[in-house]
Amino acid sequence: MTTTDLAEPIERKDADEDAGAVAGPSVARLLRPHLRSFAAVVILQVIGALAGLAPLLAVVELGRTLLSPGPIDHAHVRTVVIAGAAGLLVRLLFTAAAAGAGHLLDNRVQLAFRRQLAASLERVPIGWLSRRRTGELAKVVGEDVSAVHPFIAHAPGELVAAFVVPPVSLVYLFTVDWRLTLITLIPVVLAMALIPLLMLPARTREQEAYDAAMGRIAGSVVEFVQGISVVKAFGGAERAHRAFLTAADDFVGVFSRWVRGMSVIAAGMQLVLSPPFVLLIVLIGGTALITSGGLASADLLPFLLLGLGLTAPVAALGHGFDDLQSAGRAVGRIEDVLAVRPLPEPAHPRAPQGHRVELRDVRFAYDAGREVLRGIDLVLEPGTVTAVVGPSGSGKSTLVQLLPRFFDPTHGSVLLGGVDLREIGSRELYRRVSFVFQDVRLLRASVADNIASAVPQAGRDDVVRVARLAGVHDRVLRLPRGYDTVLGQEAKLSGGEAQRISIARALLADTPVLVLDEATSFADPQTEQAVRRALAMRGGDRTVVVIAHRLETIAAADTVVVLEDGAIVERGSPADLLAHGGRFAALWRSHRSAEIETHGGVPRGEEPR
Ligand SMILES: Nc1ncnc2c1ncn2[C@@H]1O[C@H](COP(=O)(O)OP(=O)(O)OP(=O)(O)O)[C@@H](O)[C@H]1O
Repeated sequence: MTTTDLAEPIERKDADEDAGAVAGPSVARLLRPHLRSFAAVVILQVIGALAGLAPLLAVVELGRTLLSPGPIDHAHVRTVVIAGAAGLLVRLLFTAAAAGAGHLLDNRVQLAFRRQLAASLERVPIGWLSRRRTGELAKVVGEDVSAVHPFIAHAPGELVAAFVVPPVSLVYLFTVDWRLTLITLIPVVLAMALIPLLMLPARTREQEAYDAAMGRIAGSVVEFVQGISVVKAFGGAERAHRAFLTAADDFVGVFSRWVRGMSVIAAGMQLVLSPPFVLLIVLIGGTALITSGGLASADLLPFLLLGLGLTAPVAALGHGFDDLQSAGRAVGRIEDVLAVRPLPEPAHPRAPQGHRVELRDVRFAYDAGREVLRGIDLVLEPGTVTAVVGPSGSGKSTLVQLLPRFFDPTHGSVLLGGVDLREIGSRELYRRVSFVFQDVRLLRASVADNIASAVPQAGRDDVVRVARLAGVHDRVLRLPRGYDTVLGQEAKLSGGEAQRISIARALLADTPVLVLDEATSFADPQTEQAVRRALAMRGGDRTVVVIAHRLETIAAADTVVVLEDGAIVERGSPADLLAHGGRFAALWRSHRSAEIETHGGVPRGEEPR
């Protein structure tokens, strides 16, 4: 893997690359093993649909026999009735078998999709799985996979009915009377003529406006609900409410235009495809032909019976169209997840020598064209604590996330013990690098299992020891079942408590490299202490890097790195940087006055010496 290979945007693979080689297989590839079963379902449907014509033809034949002058041929009637009943039975059996097989197939396909998605998600860069995406992914794995259901389980039946039955019926009707056949087709032709009206630019614009208005209303609801506490606390409820009401009003306008445009056409289609309309057309045409002597009255019967069958599939297609469209969109979203490029595992992993961390000319862009890290050269020596500081959005989180290889740099390299992270196997890497970020994810498992997730063989004593160090032991004892309490099920932890659990986890993992984001959002005293203990645990030669927000942490660091707009603008010991009077000194002063304000005139960070 060369640097240029990695210098692409991380989000999507380019379309012209062989997706299967690197990313997960596409939806088409996932469907391929099921093609035989799919064909079997279609064949069962075809047989069932064709057999369904037998009872209708039997009724036609019966009508002819019974209406014809002269004595009734009872043997013939019996044969026709038996044939019709047999057809009905075959139809029932085969369509039931097709429906059952279709649903089983659908189950298997959904399972395959979900397994593949899970496998792909295991391999996507950890950084890609941001919290923003968690909701979207839940939707893809849950709802979107289920939305494929009509496509697999129902579409074959509807398509078969639409494309197989009418031609066979038509051939039969043509043999009876070609003129009345053409008349019988009038409703279908009228319905077809209306379809292009649905695709007119005005309709497309209305549909787009409808989608956009729907999006606005969803957005304003989310904004309203998410911001409700802020709105309540700081006022402005009316304003927020107004935004929501405006979106709702706006939606009503767009919806009525959309409905007006669509409903006229939809109603028109429903009318021409409705059985009364079809019967009316056939009866008018048939009566005219019979009175002119061109058609025997018994021959009207097949048109009345089969004529209705000609329009039903067209109507069914119309109903299924929406489902198929949403299945198509769902498949698109599944494709998007499957196409995310995983971070490649090395073919010949190398073992790092020591745990000196080095970033060489590192550049990084989340989206092509906008670099958030630019030319970072940085060495983190074992046995030192490096504090990364800088304004919000300067790239601090992105920088430290490169160390546990949440992403690969788009240019340059990150080395651990002299080996590029891309050449270290992921297991080996996680044995050496642990991290505590603000965005803490805990497993739906017991507290003990959460703490010991990196060291499953750890005993309860070890778990309790690190929980004490992380300042969370007492809280755990107050949980319903102590260390056996299942998080997210039997108990919910606060943000600070969750972070202390993740600190305990990192302390137990006891890796030579520790990456820490000092929380600002959960700034309770116990969490601050836990962070400090974790930092103090350098035990000789641990390599520690911390995104530092508190003066105490900054002052205690060996080296401070000041980031601005993705580049390092200052670096050195806190004392030297303060004496230098540059950016760090300004940052220090503003932090200090903020802390003096917050803590009633007592700055907590001592002047670095
Ligand atoms: N997942 C992402 N996708 C796209 N852009 C991102 C993503 N995460 C961060 N960014 C952008 O990258 C830039 C650097 O963000 P980063 O979170 O690294 O900064 P930071 O210094 O840690 O900020 P803060 O102190 O506010 O956490 C910002 O412009 C941010 O908008």
